[in-house]
Amino acid sequence: AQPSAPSPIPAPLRPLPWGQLNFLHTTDIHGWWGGHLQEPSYSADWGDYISFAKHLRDRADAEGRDLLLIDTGDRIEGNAIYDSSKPRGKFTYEIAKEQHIDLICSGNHELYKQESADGEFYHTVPDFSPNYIASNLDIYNPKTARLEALAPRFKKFTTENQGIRILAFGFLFDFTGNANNTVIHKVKDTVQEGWFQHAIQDKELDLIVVIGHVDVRSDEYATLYATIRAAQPDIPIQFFGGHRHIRDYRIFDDKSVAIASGRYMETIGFMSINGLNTRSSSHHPRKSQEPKPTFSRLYIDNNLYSLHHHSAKNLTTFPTPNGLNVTTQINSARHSLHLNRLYGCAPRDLWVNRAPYPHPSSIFSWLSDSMLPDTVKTSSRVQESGKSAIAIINTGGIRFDIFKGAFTKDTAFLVSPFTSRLRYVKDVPSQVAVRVLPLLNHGEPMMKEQGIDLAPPEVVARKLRRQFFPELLRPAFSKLESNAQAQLALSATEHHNLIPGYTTHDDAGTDGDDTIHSPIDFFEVPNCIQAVVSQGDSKSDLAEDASLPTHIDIVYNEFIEKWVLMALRYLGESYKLEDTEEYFPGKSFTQLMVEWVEKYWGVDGEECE
Ligand SMILES: Nc1ccn([C@@H]2O[C@H](COP(=O)(O)O)[C@@H](O)[C@H]2O)c(=O)n1
Repeated sequence: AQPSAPSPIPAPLRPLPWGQLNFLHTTDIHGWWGGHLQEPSYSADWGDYISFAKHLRDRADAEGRDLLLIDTGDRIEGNAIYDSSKPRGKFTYEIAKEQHIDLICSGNHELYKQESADGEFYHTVPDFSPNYIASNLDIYNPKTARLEALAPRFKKFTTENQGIRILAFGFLFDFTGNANNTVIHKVKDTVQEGWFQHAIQDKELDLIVVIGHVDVRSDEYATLYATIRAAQPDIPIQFFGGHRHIRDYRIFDDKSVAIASGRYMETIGFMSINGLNTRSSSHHPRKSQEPKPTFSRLYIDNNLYSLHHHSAKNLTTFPTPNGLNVTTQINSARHSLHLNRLYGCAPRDLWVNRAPYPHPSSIFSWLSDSMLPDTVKTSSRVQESGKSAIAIINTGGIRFDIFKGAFTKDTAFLVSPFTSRLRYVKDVPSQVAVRVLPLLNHGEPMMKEQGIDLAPPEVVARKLRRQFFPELLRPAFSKLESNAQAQLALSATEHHNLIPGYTTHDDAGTDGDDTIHSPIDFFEVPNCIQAVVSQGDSKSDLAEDASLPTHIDIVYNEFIEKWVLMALRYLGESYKLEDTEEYFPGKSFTQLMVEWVEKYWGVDGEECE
């Protein structure tokens, strides 16, 4: 773990359900290679994961089992290690490649920008070759400008110990927000392509594995399941998904399941299968599959207490040389980026989903009531031209909570990692302007009726349910380690002494989390929030008849520009890109937020309490 990482807290643990074939799964890492430095439950880093995988691989080899590692994309954007480096990603690829990953694919975040898609082409694909799979993803080769598959469409291989013959695909959901150097083929079209139809007819297979940056409950995975199952009525199919940032497990049928393993290096998904066809030995016929394979899943909290326990190692025997090197590598990257630089002290916790909106503990209330209006008031449009403004931002651009205490460069990029700036359309009729936010939040059906595709799936579909975590700091784990097994006697429903954290309920029940936690509240938040600055006043909520000037500026995060302009068009005001300008020229939203923190929470060289 990183030197400043908090010690994990001992807690009752469920055992790893080892099988013939076993998997470790990460997804939506979003640059959290260093782990969580304010949350003991997720405080292990990528170096620890490298050590952990080595121990599990050794055990699998010793017992004649197989272990495969999977990563299903969105490795970038969401943490200062990636987002504050110049160029972005300077450290990321070098850190990521130290883990041996058997099957890997792209997420949507790798593709928002041309440079990051090229980063996949130049780094991740060759670093993991031949394990990177791009079943529905093409790139304009940056060297030749020709459109080609980013990586092989599929991979067929046989596992080393059990001789299980696997056909693997790697998909991305039907994402449309990519830069124009990549092309994503819709899943429903890809499954009709000759190469896919031919691949799934293969009878020399024991298992089909579909990895993807795809919600396990999406239409895309339903299509893939139905198509493969139609071609192969009996073959076991194992799906690995992601994108929704949740722990989830879906049972398609008695031979096909899907797992999703959370987000931000909080979770290492463990999946195992028994009852698959195997090669008994090279001289004997294949041992045939039992009538039904059995599948098991466990979501591991990524901290050293869990990792030591599941690998049967301790503080001394756990770290491997490569794991330790990577931990050091991450620490030096963090140092060289000055991530501990203090901007101010947050006076209280501010939550993304652990508080409702509006609420004094909601990060979005802080943004709409304080940070946004205070910032907008300093603009030249307000200061020099006396113009009122409605400022709208997408909640999806705010990625993590603020904890009471030090607000550092690290914090700034965890909360707001993106490069987006604020833009604006000037002098919009106020009675139109006040109807934009409701449309962005609730207007999809209306707009669809008009043939206007308002929101990208990932904006509209931001979870119905996510389980969260953080916990209370408790004494160092060495003192409590011996108590942990005694705590196993606690029933999962008894919350006494349990640490708040993931309490997952999926298709297999409520026993999926390795650590037995007490539950944490989760609140849905709207797609977008707003602040209104009018004649010196600010408010986040506006009745249509509020006293506003006849015209007002609409300020918005540039990520939602397309949808703001669509909403205005739907409301009868046709503005084009040429009608928009930067509101704070040259400054990203993240910089504006940092300036606010320095001004209102700054401590002039002092430390936080
Ligand atoms: N430049 C960007 C990119 C993304 N967003 C927000 O993130 C959402 C997608 O994130 P997932 O982790 O769910 O894939 C997207 O819908 C935006 O809300 C952004 O603000 N700026």
